[in-house]
Amino acid sequence: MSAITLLGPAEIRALAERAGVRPTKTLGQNFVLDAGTVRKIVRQADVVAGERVVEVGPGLGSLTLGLLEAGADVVAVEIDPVLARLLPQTVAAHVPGLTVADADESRLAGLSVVDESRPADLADTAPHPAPSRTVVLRDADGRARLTVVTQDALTVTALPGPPPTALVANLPYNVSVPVLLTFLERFDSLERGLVMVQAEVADRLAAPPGSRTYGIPSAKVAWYASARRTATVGRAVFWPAPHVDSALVRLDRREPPAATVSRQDVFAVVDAAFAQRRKMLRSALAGVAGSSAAAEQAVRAAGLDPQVRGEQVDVVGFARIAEALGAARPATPGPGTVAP
Ligand SMILES: C[S@@+](CC[C@H](N)C(=O)[O-])C[C@H]1O[C@@H](n2cnc3c(N)ncnc32)[C@H](O)[C@@H]1O
Repeated sequence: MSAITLLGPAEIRALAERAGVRPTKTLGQNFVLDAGTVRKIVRQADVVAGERVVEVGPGLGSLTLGLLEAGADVVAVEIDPVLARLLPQTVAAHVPGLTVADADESRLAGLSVVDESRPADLADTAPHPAPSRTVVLRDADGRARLTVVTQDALTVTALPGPPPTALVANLPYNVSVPVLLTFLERFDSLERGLVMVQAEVADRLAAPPGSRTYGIPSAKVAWYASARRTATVGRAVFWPAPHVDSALVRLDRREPPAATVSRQDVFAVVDAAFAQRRKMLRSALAGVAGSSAAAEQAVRAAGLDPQVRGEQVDVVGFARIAEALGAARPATPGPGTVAP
């Protein structure tokens, strides 16, 4: 395979200028200028040749090219229609032997082409859930090396082609945690992830119970995966430079900690426990349990002290509490039965 050249600072700026891209804060558009950072992300993701990787927010294509260089087949989900339209051209210019093969909506039933013009006021508006458009780049053997889906990642419920095994992304900062949780929930083929997020968010994702930064994202991500902060990335490698540093987080999928309780019930307990962070669980969970006496009973049944606070409980503890609450709840009367 001939060498792929990664994007450097001058080329990124030139690309953006030619396409009339003015990075917007609303969409967390901070593009990576440094090929060394791109290669570090790909390396830490343990991407292997031939693997299907999903990237959320490919932007101008820095990381996409790094993933292709490692031999991955990439499905990239980008909300900004101008960036999504530019990406196949950029990739075709850097990866020898690839051609823009098809804009194949037919493979994705129910999806339609979006208007490709960039709304003038995009910078000032929150993104709308837009219908999706898909473009595929194939190599000489017909293998889909890059699939670009133009859509808000939060609304993606299915991806074209084989299921991806890794999520590798420089996530848009304003929606990084919801995107991460959504993808872990919807795509159980994802065995691992390597995401770049704001340093402070990385701390929260990887925080153990009892630490200052442990909170809702830590407990919820732990339902799906172990999370480890692996590196700090200084703001100087981005254009435009953000106000804070970033960090890389490695995620490794694991079995959910409880099989007899739903993820939704556990997350409801997590949300309630942290809604009033300083409260003891017996008071914080009174709402979900029905009363503080019922909350106290469930926390005890889970083997925990009702005086502990949410910040001291791991996801296994939250799952046990949800189980105890479920066991204590009267079964919903079915059709034809008469409630006493
Ligand atoms: C931090 S930039 C990363 C760009 C590129 N991957 C890089 O590293 O240079 C985030 C990207 O996510 C895109 N984005 C923002 N919100 C999105 C969403 N809800 N769904 C999909 N893409 C989104 C932005 O347009 C932007 O391209």
